[in-house]
Formats: sequence, C-alpha cells, structure tokens
Amino acid sequence: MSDEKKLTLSGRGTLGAGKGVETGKVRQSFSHGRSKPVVVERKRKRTLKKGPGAAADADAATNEQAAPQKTGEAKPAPTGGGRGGAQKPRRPQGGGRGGLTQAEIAARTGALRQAQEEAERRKVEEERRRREEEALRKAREAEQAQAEQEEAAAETEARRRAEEAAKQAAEDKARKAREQEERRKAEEAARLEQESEEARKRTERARAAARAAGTPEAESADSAGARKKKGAKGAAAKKAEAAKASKGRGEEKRRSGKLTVTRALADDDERQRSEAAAKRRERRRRQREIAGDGDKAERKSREVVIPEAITVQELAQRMAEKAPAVIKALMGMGVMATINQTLDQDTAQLVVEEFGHKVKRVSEADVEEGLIGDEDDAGDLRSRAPVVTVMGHVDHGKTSLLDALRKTDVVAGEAGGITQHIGAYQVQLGDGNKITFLDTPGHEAFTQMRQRGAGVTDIVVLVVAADDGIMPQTVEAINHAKAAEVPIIVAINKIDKPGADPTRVRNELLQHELVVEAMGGDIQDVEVSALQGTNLDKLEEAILLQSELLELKANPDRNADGVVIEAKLERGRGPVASLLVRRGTLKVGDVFVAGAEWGRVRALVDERGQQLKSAGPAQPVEVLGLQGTPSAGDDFAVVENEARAREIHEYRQEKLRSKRTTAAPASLESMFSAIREKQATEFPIVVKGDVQGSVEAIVSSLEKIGNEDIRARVLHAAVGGITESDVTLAAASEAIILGFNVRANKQARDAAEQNGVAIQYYAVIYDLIDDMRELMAGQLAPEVREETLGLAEVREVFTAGKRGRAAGCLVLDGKMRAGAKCRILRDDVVVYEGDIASLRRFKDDVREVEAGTECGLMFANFMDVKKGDQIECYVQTEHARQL
Ligand SMILES: Nc1nc2c(ncn2[C@@H]2O[C@H](COP(=O)(O)OP(=O)(O)OP(=O)(O)O)[C@@H](O)[C@H]2O)c(=O)[nH]1
Repeated sequence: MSDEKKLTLSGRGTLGAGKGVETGKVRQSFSHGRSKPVVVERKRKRTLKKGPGAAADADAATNEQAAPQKTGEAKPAPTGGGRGGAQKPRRPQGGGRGGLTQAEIAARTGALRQAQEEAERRKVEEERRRREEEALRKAREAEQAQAEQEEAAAETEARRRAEEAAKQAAEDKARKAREQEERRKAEEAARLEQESEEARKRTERARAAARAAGTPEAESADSAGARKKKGAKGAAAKKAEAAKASKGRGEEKRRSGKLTVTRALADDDERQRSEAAAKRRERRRRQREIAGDGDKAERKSREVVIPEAITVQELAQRMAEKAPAVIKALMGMGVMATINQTLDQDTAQLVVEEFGHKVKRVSEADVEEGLIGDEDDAGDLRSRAPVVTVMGHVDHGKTSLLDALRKTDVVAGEAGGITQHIGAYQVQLGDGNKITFLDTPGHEAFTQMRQRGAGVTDIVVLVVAADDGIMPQTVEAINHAKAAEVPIIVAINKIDKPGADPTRVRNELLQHELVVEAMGGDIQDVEVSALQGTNLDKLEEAILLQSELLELKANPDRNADGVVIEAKLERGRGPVASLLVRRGTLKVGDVFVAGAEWGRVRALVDERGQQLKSAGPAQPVEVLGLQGTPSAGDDFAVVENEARAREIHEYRQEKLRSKRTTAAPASLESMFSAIREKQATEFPIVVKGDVQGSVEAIVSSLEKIGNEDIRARVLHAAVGGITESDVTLAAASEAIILGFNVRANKQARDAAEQNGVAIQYYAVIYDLIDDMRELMAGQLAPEVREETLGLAEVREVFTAGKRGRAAGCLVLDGKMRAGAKCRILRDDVVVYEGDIASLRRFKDDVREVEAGTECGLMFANFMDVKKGDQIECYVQTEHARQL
C-alpha cells in the first residue's frame, strides 16, 4: 500500500496529484476513529503551449488540483459520473482556464463545495453525538450519585437507630436504677417511720412508768423521745427530700439533654432522611401497630391449655408471649428457670394468670375425656332388653338351658338360620320382648368380665339341679352374684328327673340368704327342664318381670358404646369382636375404639349370620373392621373421627406398655391405696378355711369389727384351699383373701400375683382378727385435730420485695408461729386459708411472736391482706384412728 495517502476531509488539506492520471488507494480516517480505504486518482501535470491566458490557466489548474478527487464522497462533475475517477473518461483538451473546460471547473468547484458541506454536516453530526454521549454520561453519574446518597442515608439511619436503641437501653437502665433507689428510699422511710413509732411507744411506756413512779424522768424521757422522733422524722424527711431533689435533677437532666455530636448527627439524619427511608419507617410502624393490636386482642380471649408438665418455651408459645418475658415472670415468683426447663402444672398456672390469660388444666388421661358421653336425659331413654348370665354348679344343666332358651327365639324359628357362637344371643319372644343371654355360662367368666370393669349382666339365672341341690360352685355363684350386686333368679332344673326335689333346693337356698318367693322372699324361682323344654316361658317371664323392676333403659339415638364380649383373629376376616351395645346404636361405617384398639365398622353380623346395618342397646353383634384384637371385657365407644380414634388408641397402647413394664405388686398397700382412692366404707374380704366351724367363727368376728366409717364385708367364705376363682372374685371386688389353715394353689398364686391380690395366711383366729382390725383402722384417714395458737390484727400493710405484701400486725392473743397455718378473717369471713410464709420481728426472721408484740407476717400465695384483717394462727395434728 505504498500509494496510500492519508487524506483528511477537513477541507484544509492539500490535494496533490502526480503526473497524468494515476489511480491508487488511500485509507481515509475519520475523527471519530473509523477509517476506510478510498480510491484516489492522480493526474499528471499537463504541459500546455503558452497562449493567451496561459498563466491564468496554470493558476486555475493549480487551484483545481486542490479539489479532492474522492470516489463516492466528492462527486465528480456530472459528466464524469460513475464511481471514482479511475473510470473517468479523459476530458477533451482545450477550452476553459488552464486547459480545463468550464464544465470541469464548475464540476470541481461543486465537488469541492459538496465535500466542504459534507465535512460540515459530519462535524455537526459528531457534535450532536458527542453531546448525546455527554448527556448520557452525566445522567449515569447523577444516578450513581443518587444511589450513593441513598446508601449513605440508609447507613446514617441505621447508625442513628443503633444509637437510639443504646440510648434507650441506657435510659431504661438508669430509670430502673432510679426506681430501685426510690423504692429502697421509700422502704427506708417506712422503716424509719416504724422505728420512730416504736420509739414513741417506748417513750410513752417509759413516761407512764415514770409517772407511776413519780420521778421527773418522765419529762426527760419525753423530751428525749420527742427529740429522737424529731430526729427520725427529720432524717426521713431529709431522705425523702433528697430523693425528690435527685429525681427532679434527673428529670431536668433528661429534659435539657446534652448536645453531643451523635445527637446532632441524629438530628441531621432526621432532616436528611430519604423519602424511601421514611416510607420504610412508616411501613414498619404500621406493621408494629398491627402486630401490637393483634396481640392485645388475642391476649384478651386466650385460653391456655396446661398439661401436667410443660416447658417454659412451650408455655410462652401457648400464651403467644416472649420466652424471656415468661422467664422474667417466673423470676418474679422466685423461680429461676431456663427456657427448656419443665414447669409443673401449678407453677404454669400462676404464670398464665400473671399474664392475664385463662387457664385450662388438662392431664394426659384427658385424651379419653368425653369418650363415654354424658348421661342421657330421662326423656330420651327407651326400655331395653335385659342381659342375662347363667351360673351354677358343674353338670346342673347351664349349657342345656341356654340351648333350650335359644330355641325359644321366634325369629330364629322363622328364618331358620344356623346359629353361631358370638358370645351372646338375643331371643325374641312371641310378645315382641327380647332377652339377651351371654352364652359363656359360669361365675368365673362372669367375674372375669366384672374384674375388667364390664358389669354387663343385669340378671343372673342360677341353675340348680333339682336332683342334686346346692353344691360348692352354686355357693360360689351366689357369692359372685351378690358381690356384683346383681339380682338372682333361681332355675330349678331337671325337674323331669325322678329324684328331683325342688323344695329341698329352696330350703338349702335359705342357708345362703336366698329366700325364694314360695318361701315368702323376693327371689323368683322357676322349676324347669332344659331337656324337655318345660317352663322355659315361665323362666323368660320371670326374667322380664325382674328387668321391669330394674327399669332397664337406654337411649338408642346416640353414638354407641358398650362392651367387648369376645374377640379373636380370624383367618380371612381379620380381627373380629363380639360387642354388646350398652347405649346408642352402632352403625356400619362408625369409627370406634375398643380397649386399646380402634376400627371402622365394616360389617355387623348377628348370631344367625345375618348382616345388619345397625345394632341397638343390649344387642350382641359381631363386628368386622378392627385394626387389632381387643380383649373380652374391654369397653368400646364410637368416636367422632379417625384422628380421635388413633389418638386414644396410641394413648391406651402406651398405657398398656407401661403397665407391662411396671407389674402391679401383690401387696396389701396397693390394694389399700385403691380402696382409699374410692374412699370405700367397706373392707371386702374372701375367707377360706380348713373347717366350717372356723370359717363361721372368723366371719362372725369380722362382721363385728368396724364403725360408722368402715366395716368388713365378707364376699365369699368357704371351706377349702384358695382357688383361682377366689382370686378372680377378690380382684374384681378389690378384696383381700384370708386363708385359715389353708394355702393357695399354684394357679391361684399366679393369678394373685398377676392381679395384685393380697393373700394372708393365719393359724390363730385372734391374730387374724387383730390384723384385720389394724388394717381396717389403717384404711381410715387419720383424724385431724386443730389447735389454735393465737390471734393477731393487721395494723399496716407494706410492700415487701418486688411483688410481696407484708402485714404489720399486733399479736392480740396467744402467739404467731412461723410455718404454722393461718386464716385471714375480714369482717369474720375467711378470705384466706394457708401457711404463714414468713414471720419477722423488725428485720429478723423469728420462730414465734408472743401476744402484745408487733410482727411482720407474709402469707404463701396471698397478697390481698388489708389493714384491719384478723390473723388466726393454728396448727393441725393427725391422730391415728382406732377401731
Ligand atoms: N334329665 C335332664 N337332664 C338334663 C337336663 N338339663 C341338662 N341335663 C343333662 O345334664 C348334663 C349336663 O348338662 P350341661 O348342660 O352340660 O350342664 P352344664 O352345667 O353346662 O355343665 P358344665 O358345662 O360341665 O358346667 C347333660 O347330660 C344334660 O343332658 C334336664 O332338664 N333334665
């Protein structure tokens, strides 16, 4: 590119040309940095013959050469046309100045002018662009400056806030210190006042004594007292004044406010705060306001549920309060607690009340609350079928009788269904009445159910074979029925047999305090033959009559509850339970809890294998849909939803687990505590002896022990060793078993251990009676006797500590004793009963304060003591009872 030349379009540059016309390329640079190659044309100088005007032409030619020959940019003369001079045709020689034609000159001049105009235009364009860029840059700079300014403002704001917070904290601290100081001063003043009062009294007493003695000391004592009083008063006044002055100074100081750099800056910040910051602040203020209002609204109506134990954090959350505030409140009560510390229910209650919320105490067992709903209104009750258990001695015909009674069912006869064992069945009589029979006969099953708390039986049918009479298990059955306080109907069976003697049976029953109607008593008896089906209708009539007397009623229109009679796991059907509905109606789809299991009723099947949609009161039914297998004797109840059922299931499973791990000790103590809990007035006993004579002697002696509060109740007394049946009875009635010269067999021992039944062995009747007397006396709560110690009157009430109130009292009578009990009487009405928490004389804790002396009293959990209240101080002593 040797022939490239740098050209400028400023218009000032000299455009040179070589000899003749030569073409070449030059790179053209623009002021804004761009460049591009340009084809240039070089012209050789022409040598012209001298002629007129030659000089001028030469000049003109020289001038012409100065004109740019730029392709595309500087347009050549119209004759030239096309791109660049390279294609330009040679001009015809001659004519015009310096050999150029006029047209050429004009074209060149035009081109020159155009080039100048173009340059001018570009310059303007460049200038415009530069200005635009400049404006843009300035705008950016301004933006940046603005952002920086805002950032700085925010920073300043944050600093100001931090300073403000620090200042506030310092002020709070100072205020607290001042308050503390003021309180201390007030207390000091009160103490001084009290001291001066006492000094005055002492002086008065001295003066009185002096007057009595007739000495002039009275005067001096008087004046000394006055001086002292004046001094004390003066001191108190001075202190109070000083306190006032310091308070005043403090306030003044606060008001004046020293101007510090920080403060000045803070003020400036206030003025300089950006609009965005102001908006942010406003938004935060609104949020705070909303949060504050919400808090207040909630606080008014909040009911805080407190379980048996709760952590500080949990309690704070339930109250919607801050944990530190709760800790502070606890500190105020003298309890130093961390956030994770567990509080007992009482303490938690105090805290909740302190914050002004309502308390709802719950215990773990509350999960079962409401499970067995409320009692029904009398108006909702409808008569229900009685539930009957058949008992009696072996082979007296219990099973035969149950089978015979089953056949009396009119519905079964019509339907002809095959009966199946579901633990109970219901017969419908011709008149529409129904009777439910539990078809596991015998007193063992009966008592086992009772032991589980399922007293489902309304009536016991005692089967006695007319040819055999009363036998040991008949007696047991009688005693079990009596222990359960269930009425008995005697079915004298096998009357078809040749040796049957119903009268003998009736006579023997008398020995067991069962007086049948035929003998003037109120026990119904029916002669039946299970084998031949004789008098079964009469037996059923007797049952219905008894049930009428019992007024057996239930509300069918409610959620069902009742008892599990049997439960098993069946292949293909899953857990199956036979339930006896006690109240309400059990329906398909109901969610229910049975013992520690739960389920949703998938199907209901009766004893004839028929699918039911629902089962009402006293109706036995087999239910499918359980998640697990409950135990016979467990309660069942329909619940509102699955969640509730699961909750109860989990709670009961947990209870079962803990019960398994902590086996019940077979001790007297555990039995007694159970009895005590029930505040029993009866002491149930099962007696087993070696001979009838000793058993009778023991029973009659036991019946003599006792007073109006407690008495022995012999549930069962018989000759023979202690059996499992005895233990079951004792367990069901929470009784003790006494063995006189007899022992328990292995099964009985195991059962006793399992059920926590106490068995005591004796060989001497007197020992047995003495022990029982002592045990029964031990059952009675010790007698509490009260001894009044003294009476005091509240003369003044002071603030003690942060929250406490102390009563300045004068003991009027007897004495006040620290730790003793007291009653606060206001206008002869007891306003508080509790403990004396502290007893002080001046500043010292003392044990006792005698009559005529002043003292300070504080009470446990009571602040509302008032001037004029009377304090009755007393102690309680416990005395063991004797029978
Ligand atoms: N003659 C006569 N025999 C009867 C009558 N009732 C029952 N039996 C018979 O007495 C025997 C015992 O009857 P069960 O019904 O098994 O007596 P149980 O009380 O249930 O006996 P366990 O189940 O062993 O306690 C059977 O052989 C019956 O046939 C009756 O009314 N008359």
